[in-house]
Amino acid sequence: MALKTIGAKDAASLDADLMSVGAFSLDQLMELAGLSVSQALYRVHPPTAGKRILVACGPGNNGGDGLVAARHLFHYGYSPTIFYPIPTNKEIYTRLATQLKNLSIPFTDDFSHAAQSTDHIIDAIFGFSFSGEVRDPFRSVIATLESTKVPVLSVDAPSSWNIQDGPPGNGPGKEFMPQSLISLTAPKPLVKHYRGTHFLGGGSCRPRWRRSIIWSIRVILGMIRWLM
Ligand SMILES: NC(=O)C1=CN([C@@H]2O[C@H](COP(=O)(O)OP(=O)(O)OC[C@H]3O[C@@H](n4cnc5c(N)ncnc54)[C@H](O)[C@@H]3O)[C@@H](O)[C@H]2O)[C@H](O)CC1
Repeated sequence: MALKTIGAKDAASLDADLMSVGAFSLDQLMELAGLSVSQALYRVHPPTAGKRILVACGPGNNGGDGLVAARHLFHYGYSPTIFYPIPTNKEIYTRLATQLKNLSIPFTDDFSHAAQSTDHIIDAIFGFSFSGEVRDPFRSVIATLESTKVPVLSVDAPSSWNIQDGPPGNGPGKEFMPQSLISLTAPKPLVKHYRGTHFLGGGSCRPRWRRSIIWSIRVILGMIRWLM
């Protein structure tokens, strides 16, 4: 079945609509996104499969989703570790990081070392605003994601993939295929190159999403925007 997708520009506009017309705050959207990520992780990797979860967080909202997910995972009984090499100096991120530190959740600076002693990795490095070639300090991180035998759940996009065209033709990420992917709001065009377990928002890509009030609001707002 062909999935309907939205590109980076429309995804950003839809989020902007949600925060203006829809009256949602960024905190709320990020909380819902991060909660969905934690639920997807639980589905593919219940705590009985190993509790050590390494959460790689980038400098944007995708990284924020990872920080939220880590907090939920901690409360489900997992032992998350955070890799967050470029902490963003905006209040929303500093609050999320403080919440994790208050739970004594460890932060690491050495991703490749941490990746050797974890049971699952969450890739919350780049989402729909990623473009161009991966820049440092993330090149070696993507190379580790590409070569690790540890299963990876990517948030919204496998980091390093072009949002429209999928895996890069060369450089870090060209062989990266995470075991699971959770699309937020709607799948991005890159999903046509994805082979693995695919979730959508608060559930997997099954008709269950039709029951989601949040999804309905997003679709209606998106349709209004496209019609105008
Ligand atoms: N509606 C929802 O469900 C929500 C989803 N959210 C998530 O937000 C991201 C999009 O967030 P945004 O801040 O726009 O961008 P990113 O996190 O994708 O990344 C921006 C960040 O990355 C840097 N960057 C871009 N390209 C490169 C590169 N080639 N090399 C290195 N660094 C790069 C850029 O400079 C920025 O710092 C979406 O995908 C969802 O995951 C929100 O939580 C809201 C609700």
